[in-house]
Amino acid sequence: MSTSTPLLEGAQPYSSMKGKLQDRLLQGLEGMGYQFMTPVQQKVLTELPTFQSDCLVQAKTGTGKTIGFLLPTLNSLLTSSGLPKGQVAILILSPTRELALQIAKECDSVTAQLQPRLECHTAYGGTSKERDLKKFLDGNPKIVVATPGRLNDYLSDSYVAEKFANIRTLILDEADTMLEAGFLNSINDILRRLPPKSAGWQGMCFSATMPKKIVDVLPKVLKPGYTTLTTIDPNETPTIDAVTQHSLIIPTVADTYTNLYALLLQEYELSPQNFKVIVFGTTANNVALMHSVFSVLFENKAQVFQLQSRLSQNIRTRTTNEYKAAQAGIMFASDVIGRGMDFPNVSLVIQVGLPSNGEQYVHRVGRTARAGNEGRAVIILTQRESYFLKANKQLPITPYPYQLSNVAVNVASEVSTAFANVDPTVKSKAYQAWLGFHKVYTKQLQLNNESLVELANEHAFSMGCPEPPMIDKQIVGKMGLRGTPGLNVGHVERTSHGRRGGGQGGGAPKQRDHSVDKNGMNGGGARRGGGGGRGGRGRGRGGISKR
Ligand SMILES: Nc1ncnc2c1ncn2[C@@H]1O[C@H](COP(=O)(O)OP(=O)(O)OP(=O)(O)O)[C@@H](O)[C@H]1O
Repeated sequence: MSTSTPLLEGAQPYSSMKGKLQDRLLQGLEGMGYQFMTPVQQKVLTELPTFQSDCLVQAKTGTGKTIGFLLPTLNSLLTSSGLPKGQVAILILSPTRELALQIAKECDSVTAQLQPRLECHTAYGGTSKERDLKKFLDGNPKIVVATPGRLNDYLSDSYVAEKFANIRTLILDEADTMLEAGFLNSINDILRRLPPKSAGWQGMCFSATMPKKIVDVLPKVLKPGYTTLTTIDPNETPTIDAVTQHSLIIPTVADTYTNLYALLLQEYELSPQNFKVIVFGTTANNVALMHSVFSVLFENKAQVFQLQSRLSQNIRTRTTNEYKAAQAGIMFASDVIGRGMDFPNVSLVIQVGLPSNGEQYVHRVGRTARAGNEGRAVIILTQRESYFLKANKQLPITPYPYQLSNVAVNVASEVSTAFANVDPTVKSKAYQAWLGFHKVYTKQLQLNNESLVELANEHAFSMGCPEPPMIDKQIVGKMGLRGTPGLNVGHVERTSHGRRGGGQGGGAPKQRDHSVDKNGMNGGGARRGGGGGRGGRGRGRGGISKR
């Protein structure tokens, strides 16, 4: 972060915290190049009654909340005594695996100068539980950063749960999403398995967004009289001021990919050197589709990445690291990286289709303009979807300033040639996921089943499908679309892997993922209509889409 950025203007140096923060932590910060406190760090370090106080902290995206919760808790741990060997002191919960890993790395950097080192462990799905657990049980973990699903797996074993018997601090990062429907059951299970709140552990809740509805559930984690700190004025826009935000309204879903290509070309030409873009899609399968087609379209211009929940954790971790290090490139992503992730120098965030709610829009936009930098954001919505702008008037979104419709027409044949190279199975899965996702929004989109299927089929034709891809009868039933004209219903064979085979019909009929990262599933943020239970599988309304 440059010291001349507005974020650090008039900031207090960390050297002024000498005596209040342990020298070794200050040295760790120096090693990271952090000379000054960001506003949220300054508030937490100077306005909390004590470093052990329960608190609710709100500050905009990319303003350094991670260090804001790490410093007081680490300092308390270092200055207190009596924690038996092998006992966890600080438990940090994160909604996604990628964010858990990022927090753990930040923790390792701040504690890098400590002798002996403080062990920070991670616990999240998609990795070998046996290996992680062995390391955990053999080691002396003082800090654990976990996603709720895997942590519950750990805590369900009473021997493992014993390691948490002396917990000193529980931190919910992205607290608003952690306390809403998709995660709440999991959090409740965790709280049942930890020492009771009356045992005296500190609760800390951090996020850039704090919808009023979470206030009712905060007492689960925060004790009455907790301190509220915010760096955001109530009349201020919830997004970072340094992001220019635009909307690009397109006639209908069939225009999506030509307009997205036109937009990416336009932005690429404006600034080819700094072209580091994240494109958010609505579902994992939609992201896989965009990744396939734009890998062809940008073959000679930019590196193209993808991150979504259907990829293996190994690939997800590798891609995360590659994109963090990349100077430029286009990342197609689902909400697995919608919150908290810090990819340096992202110049532009594009959202294709509806975000799950206004908060998720804010968090996605927050992947750019971090640490005092500038950025741009564009949301592409169809006419029907543009109700989102009216419903979120507080967001400073203005129409995209360049006329793209002619370019979109001109690139249409290039886009259809690229689609001809895309595996029909990828298209079929994207089609099915599109239906599952939009089924949840039919009321807002003023659609009935028939017009929903009509639009889905327009989408299929825009992908170059000769006919609507086949959907298994059972899935159609689960989506509540039985008997709807226009669907290509059939019986789709399962392969030995449990995946569906059979040409256009391919695609595993997985259920909507209700955010809970459990046993290898990874959600990634809020869903409208939440409603899912623990683990989320099999209770979804739309039946099939997964981020
Ligand atoms: N005091 C500091 N000086 C310089 N850079 C900093 C400082 N504190 C944090 N940063 C950098 O700022 C960036 C954003 O920090 P962080 O990821 O903690 O933001 P955040 O507020 O948690 O964002 P989000 O709401 O998206 O989770 C990171 O790159 C981090 O390294």
